Amino acid sequence: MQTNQVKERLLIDGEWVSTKETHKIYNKFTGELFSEISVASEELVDRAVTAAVTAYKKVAFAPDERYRVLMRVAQLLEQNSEQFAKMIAEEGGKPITDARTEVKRSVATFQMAADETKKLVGEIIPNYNAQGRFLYTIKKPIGVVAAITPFNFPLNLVVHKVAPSLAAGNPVIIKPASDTSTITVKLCELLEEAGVPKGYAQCVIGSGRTVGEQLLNDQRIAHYTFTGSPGVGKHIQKTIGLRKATLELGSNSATIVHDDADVEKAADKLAKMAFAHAGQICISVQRIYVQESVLDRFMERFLDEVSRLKVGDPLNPDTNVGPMISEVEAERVESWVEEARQEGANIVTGGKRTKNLFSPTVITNVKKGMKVVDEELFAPVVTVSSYKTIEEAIDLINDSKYGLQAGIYTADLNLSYRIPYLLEVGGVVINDTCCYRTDQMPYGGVKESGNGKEGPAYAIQELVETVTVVVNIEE
Ligand SMILES: NC(=O)c1ccc[n+]([C@@H]2O[C@H](COP(=O)([O-])OP(=O)(O)OC[C@H]3O[C@@H](n4cnc5c(N)ncnc54)[C@H](O)[C@@H]3O)[C@@H](O)[C@H]2O)c1
Ligand SMILES: O=C[C@H](O)CS(=O)(=O)O
Repeated sequence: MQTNQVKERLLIDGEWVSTKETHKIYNKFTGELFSEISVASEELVDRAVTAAVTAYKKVAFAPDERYRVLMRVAQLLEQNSEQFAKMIAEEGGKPITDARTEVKRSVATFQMAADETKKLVGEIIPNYNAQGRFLYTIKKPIGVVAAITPFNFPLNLVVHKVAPSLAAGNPVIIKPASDTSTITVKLCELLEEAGVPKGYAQCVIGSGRTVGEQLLNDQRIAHYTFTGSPGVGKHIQKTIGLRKATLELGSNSATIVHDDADVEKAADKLAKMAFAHAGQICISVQRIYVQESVLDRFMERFLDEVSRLKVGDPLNPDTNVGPMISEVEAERVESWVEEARQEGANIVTGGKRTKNLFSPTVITNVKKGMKVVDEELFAPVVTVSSYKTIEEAIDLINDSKYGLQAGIYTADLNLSYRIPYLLEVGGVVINDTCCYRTDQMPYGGVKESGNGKEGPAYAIQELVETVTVVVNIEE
């Protein structure tokens, strides 16, 4: 598989298409040209949707065939895992060790979706109060799906949409983030090689303003599965009217360190997860709340661990923190940190920028109203605050427009069972950080963090229509 410096094409209606307009993608660490991608014209996007509609109506893709194809993609991906990991590191800037994990997870996501093809069953409805009728449901593919994806997990978050869509029997049109789209093109090559029927998997690359908007306004598309920023998520929901969307959006996720916890263990793990992929993870640890009595102990260990993080070349296996996606994003974070400093925050370590590399930054003495607390940072920056009572910590977490995941370190079993009911989030992690996800779990947020759940078994339920059948069995 060739990656660098090749003019990449788009998979549309079973054909590989080159266009005059291209998008240049650069290596996020070296700044060198990585690839040049064809950009979909209005006519090509239209052709992709037409092909998907035709495939949905006319091309059989039975569940057993879907199973075989999805398992074959998983196998091909595994065989090409190192090339994909390298692409994620170069095109996406993710440290190679984490990039390898992403590929491994993507293989598993395909396998899990394949398994779901065997479970697509409806149910028999009790005929209580409906004598003379036999009632049951069937699960029908919902129709054409548009998968719109972000830059930060350029493989696995595409797979989390493509695999369940295909498992459900839906044609899927992928519109990835342009700056990490070579990976989608390469994935489409594997989908084709594995035997996905013509029109069932296509990619259209281009900006959200053009290609994205065209997809949103095309009434032939039945479902939008989107991962990205809350602003775009809200816009999608507004634009598509009564059609359905699954929206996985942003967050300012928090983790509590309670005084009965293994404080050192918590500090070590939090130092790793607050800065993983330069903080560009939707459930990245952005706010840490430590109980007052253990704050000094926590800070000593935490800062020591942070000082050991290696920042730099994603291809170096020792690197913990790579570059941010762009200099513009790094500048945004720099200005937010400076703004916090001017408003009284204490920059304990970090706060330095070299082009798109931002040093791991720890901020204390923060308060509500500061962007570093209220908004999604999406950068290697974390705030640490103390609390007196657990009720206070819960209020601090809930006092947010977001609600994706939260974590708590505690030895209190009672509190562990109680707290998931009290936190306004889609997932609670006990004795680990908020930045935990395994691909089979239902995953998704509340409030401005979105709606709907991903994880193949859950995503597939959003991608099928439950049709009720009523049979009159009266004599
Ligand atoms: N909750 C989750 O599971 C999850 C996972 C990863 C990332 N995210 C979020 O994604 C964001 C970072 O990723 P990003 O910067 O790539 O997000 P983004 O919202 O800028 O872009 C995401 C995708 O939306 C497209 N898009 C932009 N404008 C559009 C429009 N008007 N119509 C249709 N499509 C449009 C983009 O081209 C891209 O493909 C963060 O907010 C992060 O929290 C959430
Ligand atoms: O960025 C958010 C993604 O969901 C990352 S992960 O899949 O949770 O690791």
